[in-house]
Amino acid sequence: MLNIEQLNQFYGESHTLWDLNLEIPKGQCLCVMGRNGVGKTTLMKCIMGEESVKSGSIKLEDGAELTKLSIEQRSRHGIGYVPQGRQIFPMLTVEENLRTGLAVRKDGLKTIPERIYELFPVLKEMKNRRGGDLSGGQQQQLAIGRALVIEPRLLILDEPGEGIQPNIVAQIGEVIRRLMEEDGLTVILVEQKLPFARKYADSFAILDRGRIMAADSMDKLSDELIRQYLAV
Ligand SMILES: Nc1ncnc2c1ncn2[C@@H]1O[C@H](COP(=O)(O)OP(=O)(O)OP(=O)(O)O)[C@@H](O)[C@H]1O
Repeated sequence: MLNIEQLNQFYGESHTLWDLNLEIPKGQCLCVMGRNGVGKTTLMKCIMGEESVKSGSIKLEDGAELTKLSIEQRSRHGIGYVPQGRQIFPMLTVEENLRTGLAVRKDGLKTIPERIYELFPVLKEMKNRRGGDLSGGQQQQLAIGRALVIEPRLLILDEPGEGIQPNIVAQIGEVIRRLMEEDGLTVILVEQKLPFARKYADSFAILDRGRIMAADSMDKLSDELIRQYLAV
């Protein structure tokens, strides 16, 4: 579904991602893992177009070369992004936050798809409340709901469980699973929590200092890899 080849990225002089190769099959969830500062968020920003790459390619199954496209064009190709820290608009209502996603839809739809409210009933209950008045968990649901407004084929989630109470994290996990099963959604998940990663991801890729050290199906995530690259 997404194919990354020989990707290199720099922040100024600082070489951050090194010759990355990754393949994400359609309808599966890949978990990108690694300690703080190894380049996980940078990789997500490169896929989404928030950071430009020095060399390499990021191709969709339809042949589209993402590195040549703007952020908006990437959204139009069906890539939804839930950034680390959520980045919802605190002064806008829940509904207005969701509406910001409508602008990039090709079909000109003017109303929020009912499916979003079905997946996250709390967003319907709170649709007239300001984003900033929501709890952290509700804001994360809003951020995911907003990304789903474009009905993405690929959803990128950067640490969706960070700072959120466990029951909401579990609800978010179940929504991801439903979207994969019912809609064939492909997911890239950045996640440091092992139980969540193991429960929802089909495969993993471990980053260390900007390089992929291991990538395999989730059942191959060994204690040795965890000790070497993930344990703090
Ligand atoms: N805008 C930036 N300018 C310069 N350096 C940056 C910038 N953003 C990140 N970095 C550096 O790039 C490296 C990778 O950062 P990145 O945020 O991608 O890591 P990460 O694995 O997502 O970490 P975390 O788990 O803490 O979010 C780090 O050394 C970081 O300090």
